[in-house]
Amino acid sequence: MDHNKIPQATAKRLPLYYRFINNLNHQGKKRVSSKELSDAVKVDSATIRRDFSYFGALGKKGYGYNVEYLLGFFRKTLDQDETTDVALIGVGNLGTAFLHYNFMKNNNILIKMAFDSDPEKVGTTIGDVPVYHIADLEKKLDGVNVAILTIPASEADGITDRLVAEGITGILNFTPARITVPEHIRVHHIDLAVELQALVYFLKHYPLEETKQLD
Ligand SMILES: NC(=O)c1ccc[n+]([C@@H]2O[C@H](COP(=O)([O-])OP(=O)(O)OC[C@H]3O[C@@H](n4cnc5c(N)ncnc54)[C@H](O)[C@@H]3O)[C@@H](O)[C@H]2O)c1
Repeated sequence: MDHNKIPQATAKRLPLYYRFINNLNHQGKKRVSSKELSDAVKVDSATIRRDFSYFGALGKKGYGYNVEYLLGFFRKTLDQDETTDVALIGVGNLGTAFLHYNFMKNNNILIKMAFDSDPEKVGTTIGDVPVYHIADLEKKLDGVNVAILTIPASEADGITDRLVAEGITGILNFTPARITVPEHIRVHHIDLAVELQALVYFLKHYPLEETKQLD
């Protein structure tokens, strides 16, 4: 299937769908309706039907979607059979929380190593993840191509340049810095302040039903 044909908004919802469908499969459920899916993942059912039509899952009226088919599709599309190793840079408040969490629900993504500049943290292991000195970044990264940035904003540019030079292709940036990268690198910014502001704005200006449509 041509992934370029799936709109980015749809692609972003795939992991959400996957997690729910996977749970249903564990419970032994064979089919699911778009209404059930909608209630569980909080995306309206028209959007779900449109999303699913992109990957050829056409639900039948009164039957819904076949759980096994969906699961197979999501596994392939999200590369669930392949593990993606991730490096985390900055083992402070936020970074430490991520290391403890380490995406246990998504066992195809693994934070394999972490880096910090604080000698007190270097050499420790947090949630099974070794913390190396940032000076050793180039030596240790070997084969990792996704990084999470949880360092102070002032450090983001310098560290990003080093990551890019080492062949990192995806960065999940939690710092407020707007980092500049070459075109072939994908950066996702997660700015909690912006998300909260957007939430408060929507609460004030849009009735709940309209807000849901924008998910
Ligand atoms: N804590 C939050 O709730 C929160 C929320 C949203 C965004 N952020 C952003 O996430 C980032 C991290 O926040 P935090 O609260 O965890 O900060 P923190 O100060 O607790 O942690 C930052 C860590 O980065 C390390 N560090 C500093 N310079 C480094 C370098 N050059 N190389 C490697 N490690 C280095 C520090 O030693 C420290 O362990 C910040 O940019 C912050 O603005 C934090």
